[in-house]
Amino acid sequence: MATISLAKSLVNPALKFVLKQSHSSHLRCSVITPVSSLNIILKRHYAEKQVFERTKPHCNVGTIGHVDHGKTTLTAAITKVLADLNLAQKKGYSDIDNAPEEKARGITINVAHVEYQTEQRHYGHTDCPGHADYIKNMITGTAQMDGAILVVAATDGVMPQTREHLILAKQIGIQHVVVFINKVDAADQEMVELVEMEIRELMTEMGYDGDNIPVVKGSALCALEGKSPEIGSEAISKLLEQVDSFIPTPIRELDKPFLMPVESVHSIPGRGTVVTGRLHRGVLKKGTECEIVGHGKVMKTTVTGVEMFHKTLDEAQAGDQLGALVRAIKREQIKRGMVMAKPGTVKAHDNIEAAVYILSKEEGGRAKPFTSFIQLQMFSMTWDCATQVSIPEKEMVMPGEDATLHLRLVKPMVCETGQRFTLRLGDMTLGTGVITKINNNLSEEDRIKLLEGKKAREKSVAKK
Ligand SMILES: Nc1nc2c(ncn2[C@@H]2O[C@H](COP(=O)(O)OP(=O)(O)OP(=O)(O)O)[C@@H](O)[C@H]2O)c(=O)[nH]1
Ligand SMILES: [Mg+2]
Repeated sequence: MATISLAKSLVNPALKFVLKQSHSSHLRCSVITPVSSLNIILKRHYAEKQVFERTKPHCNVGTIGHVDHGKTTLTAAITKVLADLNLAQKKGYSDIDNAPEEKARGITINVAHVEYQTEQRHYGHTDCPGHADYIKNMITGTAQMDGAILVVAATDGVMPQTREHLILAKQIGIQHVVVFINKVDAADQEMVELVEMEIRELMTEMGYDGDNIPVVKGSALCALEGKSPEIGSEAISKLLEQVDSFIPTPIRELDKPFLMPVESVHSIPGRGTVVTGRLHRGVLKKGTECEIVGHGKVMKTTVTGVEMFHKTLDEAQAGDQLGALVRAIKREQIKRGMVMAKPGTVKAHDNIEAAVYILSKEEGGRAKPFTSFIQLQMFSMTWDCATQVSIPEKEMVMPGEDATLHLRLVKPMVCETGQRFTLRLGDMTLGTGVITKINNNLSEEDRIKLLEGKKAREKSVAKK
């Protein structure tokens, strides 16, 4: 409907152009007109109508980088440059920097979500007001980024938080980073070149392709204030071109091999065993071979039926809550917490590393720090498992801090890098994290030690 009315409102005989509605509901211009005239009319149209039709692929990006290097100014500048092309609503600096608080799993994060479009794609853009919010946001995945824009001020070069954000980006699996060297209005050419070299070196050190990563130089402030277009608006356009081409559109979850964490298992007389859960990714068809993994077991079976709301269907898609009828497996053999997946695509692990944010007391965490050897319960997908924690880099972790943790699970459970989880102690959530590395599974000897330690600790807790 919106497209038809848009087409009608754009038919302007005086300008001799017509917009036709194509079959795919995209708009096509059949007679080319001066871009400026088209812009004026589109501008009028967008000003009148708030209806938005999603016709472009979506991608989530965000600005990262050291404090004061210009992340928020750049975010505002991007919306300004695109607003001039009717591809965004202009956001002022203060609209972005006064981001409302978001409560993700009891963690308060100040994060601004800004929306804009290029000719190619529709974007969700994340900007946080401060360093602590960036760290929390990246770890908890409040706005998971498909790619990031690293902002580095030419006046300062690489600074501690440039490094820290980049390390975390790499750990949590952000594979594509585009660099914007900002504040070139306030630095000389030589300095800008040195900063570029420094960044490329740092990116290589972090495991990115530092030599080929796009680096765009400009001034967000000039773009925002409409000054010096060559380092202002034109640099922003260049940056957006790089973002469009260098950060790939994320693979839709439907294209990935299917995975369903098991929520419950039922035995239906006359039919067999039904496994229920929400299809996490991929497509599940009747007749598909699958593997059920977890709690120390791997079982192969075939899905002989898929049901949703008690109706059968041929194919369930990621996001669907479903029941899957499985062949020749008894109810007792399957447990909540196992994962049903395409054979060979998932494995159970018990020795992992993770980036974790430890909640402060105000966020619902505990007041005390913790040290290595604490035993916590790890919750991920539908499983939970006792895990022993060690802290490789520090003596202890304080509430409100982030840390790299080494986690040893008392039994192997399905884990993948990038998978998110929470850590709990009793009924208190202590922290939340993302798996960054999978190590070789524990040896039998190590596992026995781990279990003995667990028993000893449980005894001493019982005595107290
Ligand atoms: N000269 C110059 N100053 C700039 C430029 N971009 C931003 N600034 C200034 O740098 C300061 C910090 O900019 P912000 O955009 O707030 O930086 P930020 O990275 O969002 O800072 P935090 O959110 O606190 O980490 C402000 O005073 C900006 O006006 C630029 O291109 N040139
Ligand atoms: Mg900011």
